[in-house]
Amino acid sequence: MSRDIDALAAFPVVTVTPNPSLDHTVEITVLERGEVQRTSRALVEAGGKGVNVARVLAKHGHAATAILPAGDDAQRMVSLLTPQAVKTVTVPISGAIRTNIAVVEQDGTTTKLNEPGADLTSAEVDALLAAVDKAVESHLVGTGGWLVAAGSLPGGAPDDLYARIARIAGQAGVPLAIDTSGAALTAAITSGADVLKPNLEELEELTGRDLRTVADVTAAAAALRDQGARDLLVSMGPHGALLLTDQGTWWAGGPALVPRSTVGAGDCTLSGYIHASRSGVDPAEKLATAVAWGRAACLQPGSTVPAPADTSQQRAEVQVVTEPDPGQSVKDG
Ligand SMILES: Nc1ncnc2c1ncn2[C@@H]1O[C@H](COP(=O)(O)OP(=O)(O)OP(=O)(O)O)[C@@H](O)[C@H]1O
Ligand SMILES: O=P(O)(O)OC[C@@]1(O)O[C@H](CO)[C@@H](O)[C@@H]1O
Repeated sequence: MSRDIDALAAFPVVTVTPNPSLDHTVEITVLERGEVQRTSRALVEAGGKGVNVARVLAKHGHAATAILPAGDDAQRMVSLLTPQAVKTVTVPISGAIRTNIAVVEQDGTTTKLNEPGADLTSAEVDALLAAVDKAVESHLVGTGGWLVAAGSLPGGAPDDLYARIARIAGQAGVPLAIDTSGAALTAAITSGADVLKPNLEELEELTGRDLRTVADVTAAAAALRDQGARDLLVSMGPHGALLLTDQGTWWAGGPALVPRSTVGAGDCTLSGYIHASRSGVDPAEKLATAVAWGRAACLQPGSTVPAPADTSQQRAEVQVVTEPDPGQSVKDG
């Protein structure tokens, strides 16, 4: 089935990352707080959740366009993304792109230090929305391609920025995925987005519930759907992922692995789901593809995205369960 999906012509994708980053990753044996430690040379990659989605989908044959605000440093992002076949649309701002640091220990434990990023003025927010409108019109309308809005919102961006992007997608008849957290995720519930991709902690924060079992996540998803949410793809780290729609619930996961770096695993999960989201592909296969891509991302250094050979290798490891046991645990402890 996964080979069938990969054989289909890839559709275009446009991603929006209001708060992009330069991701610096250093590797170390064990992190010791308060000590001077020597690390590996930093791996520097263009990052931010939507940027990562564009990078991995481009690597799987999709025409990918990444929209992001950038100041004088715009060319730095373009020069990192162009060799990865990602077309970059930069929206000029006065601020600078943030640097986010990932410290990865030998056992795969990843500590992220994310800067706040450049504040946007209301004129810059308007320019970002105008760029989204234009890219949707020129790259997505009538193609079956997806719009993806992902990551935290920088200062100055309104909490409902993704809901406004959802209006653009809705008016254009283009499917939309949103991956964000906090107030931006709360504002996205009623946005009409086709899929929301919280991780378990983000879903706990959103619903104010402690989520320990499949039954807990199912109840939380039902509460969100009552408020207007549509499909939910909930990533749960080593516990795989759940897909919850009005048609049912699916769980997928695979054998334990020791991650090389988990940065971007959630972005690749969402990307796998989008890659498989074509008419005729059933929800179980969409979820299995999502989980395979997330697992493959864990085996890459830093925010490096997996290639088709990596994701198809992981697809063979993934099991899917339709209507999983409500008592199944979704987190440790
Ligand atoms: N330790 C692990 N073992 C096996 N699979 C993992 C592990 N960590 C992550 N994964 C895979 O990656 C997917 C995404 O991980 P996770 O839920 O941590 O995403 P996330 O918190 O959104 O990540 P990020 O924000 O860094 O992109 C999981 O659904 C799972 O398939
Ligand atoms: O601060 P945000 O926007 O929530 O997350 C940003 C970020 O951690 O997300 C990506 C991994 O998912 C990284 O490329 C990037 O550094």
